Amino acid sequence: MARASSSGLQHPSIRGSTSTPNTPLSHRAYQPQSLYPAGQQPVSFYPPPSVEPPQSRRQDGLRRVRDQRDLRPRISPQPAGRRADPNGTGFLSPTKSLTTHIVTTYSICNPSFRYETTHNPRRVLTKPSKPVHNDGFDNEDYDYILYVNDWLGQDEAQRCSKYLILDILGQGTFGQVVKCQNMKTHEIVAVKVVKNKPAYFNQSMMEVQILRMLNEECDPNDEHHILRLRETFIHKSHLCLVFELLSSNLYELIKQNQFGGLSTQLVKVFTAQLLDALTVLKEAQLIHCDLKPENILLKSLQSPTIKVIDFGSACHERQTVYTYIQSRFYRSPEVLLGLSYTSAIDMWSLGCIAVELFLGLPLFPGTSEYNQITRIVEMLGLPPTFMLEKGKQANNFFAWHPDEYGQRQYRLKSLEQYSREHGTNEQPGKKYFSHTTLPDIIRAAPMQKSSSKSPAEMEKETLHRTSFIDFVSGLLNLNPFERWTPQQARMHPFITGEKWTKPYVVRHFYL
Ligand SMILES: Nc1ncnc2c1ncn2[C@@H]1O[C@H](COP(=O)(O)OP(=O)(O)OP(=O)(O)O)[C@@H](O)[C@H]1O
Repeated sequence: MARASSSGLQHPSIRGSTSTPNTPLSHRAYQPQSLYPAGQQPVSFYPPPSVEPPQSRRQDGLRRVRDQRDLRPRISPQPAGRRADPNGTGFLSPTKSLTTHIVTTYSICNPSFRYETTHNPRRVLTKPSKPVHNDGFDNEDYDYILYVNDWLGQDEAQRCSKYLILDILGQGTFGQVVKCQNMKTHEIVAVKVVKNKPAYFNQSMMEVQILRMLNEECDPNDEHHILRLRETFIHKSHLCLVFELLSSNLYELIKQNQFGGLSTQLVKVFTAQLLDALTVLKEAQLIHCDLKPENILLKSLQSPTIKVIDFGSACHERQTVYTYIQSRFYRSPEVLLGLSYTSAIDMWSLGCIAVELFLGLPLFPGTSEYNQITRIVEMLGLPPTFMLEKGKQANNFFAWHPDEYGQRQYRLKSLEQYSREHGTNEQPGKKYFSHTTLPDIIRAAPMQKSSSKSPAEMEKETLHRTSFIDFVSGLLNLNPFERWTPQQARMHPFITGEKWTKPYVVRHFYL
């Protein structure tokens, strides 16, 4: 599905449709306070300052004194056209008769009128909404047809709470995510209603297992930026996962900022939290397998706290059964080449995400697997020979000839050769950056209001960028064995905030 952006970039996966605030964050400015857009400030719970004139307050006081003296109910004569309020002592105004008391009004006009809530037109949230499967509960895509004000989880036998459906939050490969209210606790939550197909059901059960382990064993105090799973239940044969409710995702934040990129400071704040989450995952020997801006959500619009979501593709490092994993823009070289993989693939995705947050545009927006690998090679060079020799897919993309010593010399196949061999019509990828190397692209990104920055501030920003370049280079290492682990990356001066002096040399951890 196309990435709904002004850049017109294509994205390999389905995008969620969480409602997006429109007003941009200031370009490259770190303003935690400005995470909510202008005109959408959080609701104030304080009463508004009184605007009553002092005289009216005095009159009100006089009325109270009078009311205290005379406690008899005062029934004024029936005003013309008004009927008595059945719940009170007064009379109903025409407005009340035609709004809150409309049912009685209709019944008075027509004694045979009967009102049933079940006859209310229901706003449908699922598209397409035509009933096809599961006794008419599911559409043609095996998605449960959701309506506003409908219920989920009212099955007594499962002892789950009852959830009132409020709105749609997003849609993904596995199903729909809806905003609901838990009628017992009144908490507003996000419920993922999984498609009614065994493959999605089983994979989502893996998500449940992994999230339970992460929540209960690895992060019991909710300190490491991992989504919380509240409960699960089955509704009309659909597995439902109840999550804490989060806010916009980072793709929406980038978009809201008009693809202008975030400040190095805000990129650092987000990246540090992601490294925290990835450290927990690595220690548990888990791989997320689908890290991307859409799967990183702000907790609220008031602060830059984030959470990693969507563990639907996650797996244990010893059970890496799938080869077609990760969203294309964030897919690691080892996965593209068909090699075995480890949690290092998440660190590659993190490198891509950190640069995208800074630049506002994806670093490697491949339009096909061939285009993806071409973009990576053009920027970072050829992968190490052992990866090209061992990768099951390497021969699709690379050709070789023996050199004078009999060693294989690899080169990327040309667009024409690849298209001919695979029956595709590969097109040269659109170039989004005027520079080709990563350091040049990062250095050339426009600085925020550079004219108003003092020379000292400019120098500081240059140092931040140098540190950032060194940081992302450690994540975007083509060789997964040399790529930094989250434990190593979090000690980098870009994350610790130490002054940049020289390239970072990793400290070795013996886990
Ligand atoms: N806890 C949450 N709070 C608010 N919105 C959420 C939450 N979880 C998911 N969403 C929204 O729903 C969308 C889809 O969720 P999720 O990625 O978990 O589904 P999926 O079917 O696994 O998607 P994918 O196609 O990426 O695998 C997200 O992009 C997000 O916009």
